Parts: sequence; structure tokens; C-alpha cells
Amino acid sequence: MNSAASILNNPFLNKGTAFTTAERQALGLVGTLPSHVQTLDEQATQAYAQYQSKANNLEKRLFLMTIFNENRTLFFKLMADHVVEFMPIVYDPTVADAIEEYSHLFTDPQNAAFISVDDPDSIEATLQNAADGRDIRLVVVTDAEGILGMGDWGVNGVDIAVGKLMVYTAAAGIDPAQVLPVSIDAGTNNQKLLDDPLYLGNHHRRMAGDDYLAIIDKFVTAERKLFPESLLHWEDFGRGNAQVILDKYQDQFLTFNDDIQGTGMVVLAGILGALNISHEAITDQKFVTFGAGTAGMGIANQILDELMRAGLSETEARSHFYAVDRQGLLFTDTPDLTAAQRPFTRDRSEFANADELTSLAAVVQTIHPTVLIGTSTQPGTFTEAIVKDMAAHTPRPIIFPLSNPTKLAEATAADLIKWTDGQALIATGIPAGDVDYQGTTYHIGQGNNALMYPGLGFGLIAATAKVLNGETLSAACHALGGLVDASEPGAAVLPPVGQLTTFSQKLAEIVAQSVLDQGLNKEPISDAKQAIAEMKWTPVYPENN
Ligand SMILES: NC(=O)c1ccc[n+]([C@@H]2O[C@H](COP(=O)([O-])OP(=O)(O)OC[C@H]3O[C@@H](n4cnc5c(N)ncnc54)[C@H](O)[C@@H]3O)[C@@H](O)[C@H]2O)c1
Ligand SMILES: O=C(O)C[C@H](O)C(=O)O
Ligand SMILES: [Mn+2]
Repeated sequence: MNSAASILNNPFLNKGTAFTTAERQALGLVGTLPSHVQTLDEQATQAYAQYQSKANNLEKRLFLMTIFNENRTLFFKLMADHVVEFMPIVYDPTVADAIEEYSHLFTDPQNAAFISVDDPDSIEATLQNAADGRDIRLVVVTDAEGILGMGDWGVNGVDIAVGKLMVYTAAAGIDPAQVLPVSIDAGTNNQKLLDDPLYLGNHHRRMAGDDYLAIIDKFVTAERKLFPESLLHWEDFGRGNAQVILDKYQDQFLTFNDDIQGTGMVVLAGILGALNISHEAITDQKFVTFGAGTAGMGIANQILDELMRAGLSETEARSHFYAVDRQGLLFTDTPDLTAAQRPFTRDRSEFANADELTSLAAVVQTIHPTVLIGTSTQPGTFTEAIVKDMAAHTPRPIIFPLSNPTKLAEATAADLIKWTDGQALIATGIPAGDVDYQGTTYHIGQGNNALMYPGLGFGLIAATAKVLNGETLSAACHALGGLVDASEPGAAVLPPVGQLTTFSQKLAEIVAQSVLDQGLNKEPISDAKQAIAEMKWTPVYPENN
């Protein structure tokens, strides 16, 4: 039998003051808690009052994390009751502050697995120890080379894996005991961390190249061996590794890159939502992706897939894209192109002024895009002049400044509404409040992969999918359609975070059905909805431990 301490210190078992008198007797907890027994609702009310007394968002987050560390059920009960309020606290943008301060604020490893490249022989033991016998179905792994748009944060980046998993549970209902956050500490090139004696990661520069990929392979082998039923989710890897890793493994087992595929999905869903409002066709759009990195090219590929499904040839579909990075518009002869950028380059001969297309302003002026996506990490780059120029050539410009966190956004929703006289169809990476402009209230969709990956992942896991393919991704992108009343003035292009659980459920069902329709399920499953319902976890205490 467990000792009292091992129960009270186990966040997957602990109920704190909600252990009933009978449970206290049965579990050897008599006298280890104050005598009054509380309900989960009472605990949640008390905790929420404390939460509200905290001075700022980081303090609020730290308070919620103590509850997370002690009692997962109570944490997710609170999250279920206050999802709109808590999302920006446990996830983007406050998670960014927590990552920057991680080593200084550290109090608890949060049941994550900490893999060190300096100890490759311990990878399997690391995963096994962190899982501690739990039936892991979902792993979020980061090496933190590209945390949001903030660059390299070494072991501190583990918080993004923890945060993504919180959203999975809150949105879709994966059992928090079935998830595992993983940090691969490959070192860091962040000099500030290397110079900081309190930094908790390896104090050396990042391992790269074949040695690094061999460690990744070792991790993958151990992960598949220990958790063969799991979905392996990659988060915030560097531009040079993210696509390489996805390409290597995506046909072998159930795996997903959130920055490439999750972002591609939410942007396509947002564009479909915008076109629903403007009544335009996707095949008539011209797309400028500003910041042609992991997310930017993931987005381009997901839209390309959609254009081809709409009947365009690949060549014709590619002609709708203009990829812009530091160098300006990317041409076939631009130096230092990435493998993902190359197929989206343009020929210089297409433009009389090709040599001048070195800035976003020049590209917008020449091309007259109808869709402008920002994944550049460069704040304020969607300037008033650029946005007005775009709006002068298209009635309903679709503009998604997606760089996170808040301080890196290419523009604010309020400015975009003002500069386009209310015509822009907008989604932002971080949550944005309503914008009141000339008598209309504009709701702003959150163009964040958090709208998509929980439902997608849960559907894949519940359906026991062998792999994730383009067919399922496409089905998921269309799943959010019809949730927003497009005829309402100021309608958002994506459904609100307040409906996260509802649309994650719908998304999961559509994804699971797509898996079954393609015969990609490992286990015999006949009813997608039932499989989802059976797997779904809700934050209530089980009657007995
Ligand atoms: N909202 C979302 O769901 C979501 C999802 C993924 C990424 N993002 C955000 O997108 C941004 C990029 O993330 P990523 O993973 O693609 O990073 P990345 O490093 O792979 O890509 C960033 C790209 O921007 C380019 N860039 C840098 N400075 C530039 C400049 N001055 N002009 C043009 N391009 C420039 C870089 O060269 C690089 O190609 C981050 O801020 C991240 O938070 C948002
Ligand atoms: O983490 C987020 O908020 C979204 C995205 O995955 C990012 O890297 O910015
Ligand atoms: Mn990310």
C-alpha cells in the first residue's frame, strides 16, 4: 500500500482536502489533512480566489503551477471553469516569461523527462523514470532551439512542452496521467544562459549535425519502444532541424510537428473562415508569407495542398505564393535557401523590378497580395503604409500577424482594423481582445496552433492511427467551418477560445473518422465518436483511490 506521503505528493492521485473520511481511513491518510472534507467545487472556488489576488500574470501562473504540481484534477477543473482567462496564463504569452525565468524560478520538474545529450546511454532510463509506470499516449518534445520567436532557451524551454500538454488536456480531454513532456538538452547557444550560474541546463554550446541527429534517433527509438501507442509531437525545434526530423519519421509512426503542421492547419482554417466572410475563392488569392521559416513554410505547404485539392496543378498552385525572408522575395538564385523554401521561390524574370524586391514594402507594392501572413519574429513590420497599400488593391485583405509572444507580433489587431477601415480579416498569434471601430465590434480569432493540435492529436490517439497523413490534415482544416456566423458584422475568422472544448471535440471526431475511413487504425474501431468518448478524461475525482 502507498504511504500517506506518496499519495499526497502524487499529483495524479492527490485530492488534498477532498479525500473523504472513508478514503482517509482506507488509504492511511487519517490525520494527515485538516478534518473538514471539501468538494472539488469548493477547492476550485477557494483556489480561484487566491489566483485573483495575485499581482500580475507571472505570479498567477506560478500559483497555478503549484496547484498543477500538487493536484492535476484540481488544476484542470480550474482550467475548465476559466479557460479563456487561463489560456494566456498557462500558455502563450505568459509561458514565454516563465521560460525566460525558468532556471531562476525552478521549484518542481513537473514530471517531465530531461534528456541530456551528454548522457545518451540514459535516454531510455530517463523516459522510463519520468513516466513512472504511467501508460503514456502523448509525448511533447522540445530541444528549445526556437522557442516561439525568442530563439534558443535550452532546458528552460521544457515549459513549452508542459504548456502544450496542458492545452491538450484542457481542450480535448487527454488524461493528464497519459502525457509526458520531454526536454532534449542539447546545450544552448544563448550566451546569457551559458554565463548564468543559475542556468539549469548543460553549460555548453549546442550539439549539431550528425551527432545531434544520432541523439534524436536514439530518443525516437527509446520513445517508440517504451510508448508504442503514443503520438510524438515535436515543438519549437530550430529551422534547420524541424523539417528534417519530420521528413525522416512521419511515414514510420504517429508523429506531428506543431510549428509546421499545426500552424499550417490553423492558418488554412482561418483563411477558409475569412473567405467564408468575404465570399471569395481560395484559388483567387495571392499569398505573401513574411518569415519563410518553419512556420511560414508549413503554412505555405498546407495552403498549397488545399489549392491542389481545389483542382489546380502543382505549378499553377505554386504560382500563388510569394515567400519573403530576410533577403526579401525569395528567388531561385537567392543564396542560403532552405530545403523548404526552394520549391516556393520565384524566377527573377517574372518581375521587371526583381532587384528591388528586397523588402516587404516593395513586395506588397509590386504583387498586391490578398493574404499576408507574418511568421517573421519581427515586431511592427506590418506597417501602416504596407497595410494601406495592400488594402488599396483588395477589398477584404486577409492579414495574420502570427509571431509570438506579444512583443514580437508584426501588428496589433486594433491597428489593422483602423488602417483598413474595418476591412481586414485578421487572426493573431496571441489572444486579442475585441476591437470597437466606428460602431462595430470586431472579434479577433486567435491564429494559434492551440486551436488545432488538441483535437487533432486526441482524434489520432483515440483512433489508434498508424500515421498522420495529408488527407487527415486536410479534413481537420475544414473541421472548424460553420462554427462562426459569417454574416454577423465583425465576425471572427476562427471560433473563439471560449468554445475550445466544443470544437476540439468536433475536430477529434472528424480526425478519428478520417483515420478509420482510410483504414489507418491499428486497433479494430468501428465508431469514431465512441472511441473519442471512451478516451475522454474530465476533471472529477474518482470515487475511490
Ligand atoms: N501563431 C502560431 O500558431 C505560431 C506557430 C508557429 C510559430 N509562430 C511564430 O512564428 C514565428 C516564427 O516561428 P518559426 O518556428 O517559423 O521560426 P523560424 O526561425 O523557423 O522562422 C523565422 C523566419 O523569419 C525569418 N526572419 C527573421 N528576420 C526577418 C526579417 N527581418 N524579415 C523577414 N524574415 C525574417 C528568419 O530568417 C526565419 O526564416 C515565431 O514568432 C513563432 O512564435 C506562431
Ligand atoms: O506556442 C505558441 O503559442 C504557438 C507556436 O507553437 C509558436 O511557436 O509560437
Ligand atoms: Mn511552437
